Amino acid sequence: VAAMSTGTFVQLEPLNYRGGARVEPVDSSGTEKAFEPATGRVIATLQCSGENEVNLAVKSAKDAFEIWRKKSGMERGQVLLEAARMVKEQKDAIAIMETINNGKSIFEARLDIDTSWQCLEYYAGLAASMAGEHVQLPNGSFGYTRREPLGVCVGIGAWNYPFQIACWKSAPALACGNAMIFKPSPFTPMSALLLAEIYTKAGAPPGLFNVVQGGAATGQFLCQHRHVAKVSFTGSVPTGMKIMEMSSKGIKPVTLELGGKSPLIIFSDCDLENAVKGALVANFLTQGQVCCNGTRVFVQKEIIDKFTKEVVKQTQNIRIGDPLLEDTRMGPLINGPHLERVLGFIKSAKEEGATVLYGGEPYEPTDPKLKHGYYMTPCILTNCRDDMTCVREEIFGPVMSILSFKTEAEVLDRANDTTFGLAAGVFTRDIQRAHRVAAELQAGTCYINNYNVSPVELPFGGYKKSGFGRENGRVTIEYYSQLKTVYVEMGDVESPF
Ligand SMILES: NC(=O)C1=CN([C@@H]2O[C@H](COP(=O)(O)OP(=O)(O)OC[C@H]3O[C@@H](n4cnc5c(N)ncnc54)[C@H](O)[C@@H]3O)[C@@H](O)[C@H]2O)C=CC1
Ligand SMILES: NCCCC(=O)O
Repeated sequence: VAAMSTGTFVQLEPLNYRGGARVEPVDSSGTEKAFEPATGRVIATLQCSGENEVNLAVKSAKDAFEIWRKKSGMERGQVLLEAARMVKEQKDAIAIMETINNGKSIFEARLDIDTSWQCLEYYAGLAASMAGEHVQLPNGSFGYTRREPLGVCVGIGAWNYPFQIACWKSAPALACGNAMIFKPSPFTPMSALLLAEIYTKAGAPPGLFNVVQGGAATGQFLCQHRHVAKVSFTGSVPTGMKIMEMSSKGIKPVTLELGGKSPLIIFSDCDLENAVKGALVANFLTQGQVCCNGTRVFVQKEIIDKFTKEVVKQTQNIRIGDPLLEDTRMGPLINGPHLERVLGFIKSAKEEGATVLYGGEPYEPTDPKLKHGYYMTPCILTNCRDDMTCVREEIFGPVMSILSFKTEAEVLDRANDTTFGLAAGVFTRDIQRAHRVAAELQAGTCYINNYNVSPVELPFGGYKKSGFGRENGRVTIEYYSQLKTVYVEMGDVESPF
């Protein structure tokens, strides 16, 4: 992979991973094509794992769990630490694979791989410190708690951060002593395999991290399996609802990382240069296909013209093209239907009265090999109203809607008027206002004077329909473990009978 250039990669090896090796699934519920979005080439045809393959993957994970759960936190941490080291060492190769399969620029893919090994390293560090508590009770009796793993956990991923999502789910799961079966999105089946190989080489028992490829049907077999103890899902709200419904039948805990329509509030007293950079970062990473993007950009009336002019100027300068080139900052969208969907949102925005200040058009790079890729120019919409489709619905593409506001109270009401609640941002130099606004925003993550930074030390997750449970941070330990209370009697049993 290391010497790979756009338009050359073809997947030849099996894409499932079970018991410490790549395997073809024993049965299949159909096929899916995976593309190289930069060129529109098919790079793999997936066999969607059937029920028998899912059963084998669960059995293999269960066997590995029996070994892994008995290890000390320190021992588990050592394996994760070695895996982190290997991810770091193979950063370029993994980033190239991510770029080929997802379309994001190599520049960004490398940053994603950094957040991935950092996640492994962080939970490696926490593994040894996981402990219960000792509680003294009357007459010398006492109790203690044990933090125990759940068992075989399932991770189901979206296509926008394939490797990072696999790490954000598996690192805390494994640190807590669980096994994990990961199902990537069928659009991006590749990079999770690299992680699986790394875990095995780092010393994880075979089966501890299995990869099962497929779409909705495969996901359902996994969620409904009686030996699956927990499901952690990243994806859309409608699928999240189905996952929750399926899991409820087995009283399985779920973590749901769902979509968003997050507000970014820019007050007139902000540092304008940073606010402009913040708005670009909030909207255009990974071609705008980011769940926590701040796509509703509320700008205070006094500075809206100046802000908008600068945002347009900087957006025009974004270099679109071959995502494997070092100076590219925006690659193609994930596939043809998704590109059409995003362009459809721009069309309806125009019909509803918004103005396209810049972009929003299909884009054909000059390099002929990119002719059939899924490119578009990043789009800035103004004259937007809160009731427009582009302002209410998640577009999941490079489309920024700029809205004007006058007062703090007004903008808070409007910012919170959404069924989503994944993230929010505020730019201001007024320290009291910054914290007051952050406290009032209904979102799982609030950025003050920045946007879309996701350090592993901080929990990430949603309010409202953006989901529940958290990834990253210490708190995620609680989502991958259960607490056992042990009561110890030091006297005689007192019985009323
Ligand atoms: N909150 C977060 O952390 C993130 C949320 N997302 C959200 O994900 C969406 C885009 O990702 P997509 O892959 O298109 O979402 P999706 O919901 O279509 O698919 C996500 C995953 O679920 C699987 N799946 C689909 N139907 C299923 C079923 N019935 N049972 C089990 N599994 C099933 C898919 O194969 C895929 O692996 C956006 O709405 C975005 O906001 C994306 C990334 C991060
Ligand atoms: N690095 C940001 C993760 C957000 C997302 O998965 O969409």
